[in-house]
Amino acid sequence: MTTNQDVIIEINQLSKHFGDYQALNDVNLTVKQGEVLALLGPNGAGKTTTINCLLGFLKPDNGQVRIAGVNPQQNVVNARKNLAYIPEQVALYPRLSGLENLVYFSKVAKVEKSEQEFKALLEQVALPAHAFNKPVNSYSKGMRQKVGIAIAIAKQAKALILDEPTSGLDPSASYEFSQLIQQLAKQGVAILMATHDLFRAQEDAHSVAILNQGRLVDYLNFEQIQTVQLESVYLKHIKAEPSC
Ligand SMILES: Nc1ncnc2c1ncn2[C@@H]1O[C@H](COP(=O)(O)OP(=O)(O)OP(=O)(O)O)[C@@H](O)[C@H]1O
Repeated sequence: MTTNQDVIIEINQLSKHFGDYQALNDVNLTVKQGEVLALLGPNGAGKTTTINCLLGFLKPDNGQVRIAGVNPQQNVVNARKNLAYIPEQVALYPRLSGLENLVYFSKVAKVEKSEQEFKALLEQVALPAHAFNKPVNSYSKGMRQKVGIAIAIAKQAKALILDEPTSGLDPSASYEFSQLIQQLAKQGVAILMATHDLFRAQEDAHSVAILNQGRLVDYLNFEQIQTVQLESVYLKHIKAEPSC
């Protein structure tokens, strides 16, 4: 049975405009514990604007968002405690190693662990052991993402938000990433993933939301995702309308 307590990411009647442009228009979405939601939409659809509202970087014009019950407009520190964010380019200190970045960002989140425990986290996300002590400026995108995911696990984040996580990943790195996402979802993390990767969305997501020109134009639950070809559904909504 699903209860309100299962809902970790809440987006209620969210609207946001920039000048004359309505970037988000009355968007409603939820992501529950253990659910992976793929947020699809063409360039300019409003995916990053949605994420920026969830992170507390943007103030909605109307509506509200909550992370584990906390509205970032009211308490951004508490909202972010429950949240991990992995942007398209994971923001790590380039000259520090993967291990040092993990230790640093965990300390920022007030997480204390032994070096062995931090290394075990890097093993859990399948970062090659030879890379643990190398500077992250020598890492591939997939390796940086693994450090980002290790930070999310260390923080025990209830919500994970990803922006374009698989763009630029080769198929095996993309597959490895997908395994990690499934692992986190099984541990109960609510995951919102903005993506153009229809293949990964069809494979990995438990629900799919399609935004176009700031509006939610379709929502598919798990059963629906299994029975449709996502590309056809997406193109049905998007093809006729030029993207921004
Ligand atoms: N700070 C801003 N000032 C003005 N316009 C903005 C700002 N941020 C976003 N926009 C506009 O809002 C619209 C939605 O942008 P957004 O970045 O949310 O789209 P997106 O779905 O993430 O696109 P993409 O797939 O290209 O990342 C776009 O038309 C964009 O130009």
